[in-house]
Amino acid sequence: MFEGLKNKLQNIKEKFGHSIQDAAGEAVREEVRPEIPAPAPAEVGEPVFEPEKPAVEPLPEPLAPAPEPAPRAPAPAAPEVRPAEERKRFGGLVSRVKTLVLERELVISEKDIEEPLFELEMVLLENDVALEVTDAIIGYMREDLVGSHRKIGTSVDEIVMSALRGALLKVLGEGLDLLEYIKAHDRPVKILITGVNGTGKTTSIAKIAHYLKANGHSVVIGAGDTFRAGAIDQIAEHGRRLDIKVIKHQEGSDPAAVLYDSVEYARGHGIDVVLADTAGRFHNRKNLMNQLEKIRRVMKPDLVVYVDEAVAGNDAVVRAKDFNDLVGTDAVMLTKADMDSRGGAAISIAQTIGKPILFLGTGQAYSDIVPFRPEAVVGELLGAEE
Ligand SMILES: Nc1nc2c(ncn2[C@@H]2O[C@H](COP(=O)(O)OP(=O)(O)OP(=O)(O)O)[C@@H](O)[C@H]2O)c(=O)[nH]1
Repeated sequence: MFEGLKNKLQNIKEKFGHSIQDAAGEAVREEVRPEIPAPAPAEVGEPVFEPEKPAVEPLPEPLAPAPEPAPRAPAPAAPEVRPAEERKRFGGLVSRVKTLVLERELVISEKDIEEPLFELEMVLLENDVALEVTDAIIGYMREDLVGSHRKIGTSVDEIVMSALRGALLKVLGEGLDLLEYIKAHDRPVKILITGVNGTGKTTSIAKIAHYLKANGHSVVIGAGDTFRAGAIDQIAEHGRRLDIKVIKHQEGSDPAAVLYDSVEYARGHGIDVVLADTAGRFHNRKNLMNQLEKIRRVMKPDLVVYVDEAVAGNDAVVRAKDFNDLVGTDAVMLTKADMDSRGGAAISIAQTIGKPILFLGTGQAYSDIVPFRPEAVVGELLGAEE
């Protein structure tokens, strides 16, 4: 996931390091010291980016074949490989053979990092990071690096890593933990799922249902996409496979009525969460808006989640912004992150629309869903070890 951008950021890190080293001149010395902790596993049972595939858990036949993965950007020069014994010596800590450490106080000037800043800007734009988000990241980098006093003994890598990490975290925001959200709200928690047809909305509803069930919550799904032929059967099949109740009416019926019934069912049966599917009819904005307005009035959702695909890059960002301006949204789920080598949409959405990313879809199995944790994403992008 995001391999192209990851590789580019590795190069950029080195370039910033060289520029700072040049600025410091003779005033850096090499030092051997244990440095960066090995990547900590995410919460128990909750893989960060490469979830285990379940042994048998195929999805129903997809209606449309998933698009081919985007071609990967050429890999940069291979990073230095460190022998495994060396890691062992530091008991789980990764050591640097040499760390460049400042020997006198250093103040980095704008000119010192002009070049890598420009390269970073280009890399972000090439990888579909939105212009305003790119500007923000460059601004944060400049703010952090230029002018402040760097103490004796500070490692050059730490200066660079901390600036990049800080800048990325600022644009990614805080994220939204759905399990915490559910804990803090009255049951049933009603989640309305919207999105463009074909981006993986139906599959994502099934994945969220599976995720909630695996975390001890009862779920009912409302088959509110009564517009697209086959949508009700598709979601009903997911429900059957996951052993989750699906409330459905006839094709063409009023989605607000189906979703009202879904909420009533949840109330009557003590169900924790209602996941409400809706038709993704972006081609007819007025209709979409009217329909969603009515659904909102009738079922009063706690969360409106907009689903789009990470592989759409900047288009996904524009659509999410459009949708948010038009009907309002509380969070975003980005599907097909497993096929996205650029990561631009994932980096840009939170800052652009001011709403957090809730989940990333990372494959076609039910368990291919990852709660979006900004720290983990930044760790992945910057590499947990040098
Ligand atoms: N690789 C990958 N494929 C996904 C992911 N999420 C969904 N898909 C695939 O994307 C295709 C479309 O998914 P659907 O769930 O049918 O999409 P939809 O938005 O409901 O589309 P409509 O049913 O046409 O409204 C299917 O082949 C899914 O298996 C993901 O995270 N990664």
